[in-house]
Amino acid sequence: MAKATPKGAVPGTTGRKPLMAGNWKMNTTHLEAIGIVQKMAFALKEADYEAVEACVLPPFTAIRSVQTLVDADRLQIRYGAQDVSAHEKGAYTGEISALMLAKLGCSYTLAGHSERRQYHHEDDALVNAKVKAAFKHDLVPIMCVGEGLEVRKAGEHVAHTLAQVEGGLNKIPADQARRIVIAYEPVWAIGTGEVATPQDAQEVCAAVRTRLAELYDGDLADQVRILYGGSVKSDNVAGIMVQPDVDGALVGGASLDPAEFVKICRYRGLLV
Ligand SMILES: O=C[C@H](O)COP(=O)(O)O
Repeated sequence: MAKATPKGAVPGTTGRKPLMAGNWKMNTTHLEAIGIVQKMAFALKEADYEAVEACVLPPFTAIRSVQTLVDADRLQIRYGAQDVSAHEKGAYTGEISALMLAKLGCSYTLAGHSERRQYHHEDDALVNAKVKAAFKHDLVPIMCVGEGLEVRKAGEHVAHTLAQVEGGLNKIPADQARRIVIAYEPVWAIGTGEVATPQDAQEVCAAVRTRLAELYDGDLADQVRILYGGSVKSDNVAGIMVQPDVDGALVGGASLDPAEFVKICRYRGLLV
């Protein structure tokens, strides 16, 4: 059975291409979004795209503009949404379906970000339905999991996070589950400047991978990318990325600064 990636594995040699996903949250007009993507595109070179997958997750209102720019300039920057409806279509005012996102050329969608769980009361069952809706239309869900401060202080962060992983993957078949991205974000480290240590990130990401190996046969657990998120910046990303079970970052605030986000994508140059 697959286990957490052994210590000492060289980053980038696990076969899992690192993913740097910039979650812009409720920031940027569509015009500002174009400006950020243009600056990123100007800075990112072929070698960067070979080393990492760079992805932006703008607000819904900016996705069409990003699509137009990416298509016109044949950019290798990927893009996606910050949320997706669990419903297929119909009388669900304000919701955006997976089909609508797929038709806009989205590659990814977040599901179950902690801010959705906290402010919109999304539970694991709803997150699971969103994951299923995303897969139905060939979007890759980036399923967010992670504990709040109280749970961390009680020492229950691993159990809490694994329960979210299991709930979100309920009845997801292996051929889909092997494509999912899981983002571990300790809620107490989001937007606070409080970063989990690289060891904290590795502990939970390794536990997630081990649980995937228990849930699914074969090499699935070795293939799933597990990201860390929470106050990631260019000055801490390298220490996080060197951890064997961390395959990328879900970046909030720092992704709004294109120069900073490009530096994060180039974390290999920051390794000491
Ligand atoms: O989705 C991103 C996370 O919520 C992290 O946000 P942050 O980098 O601003 O802490």
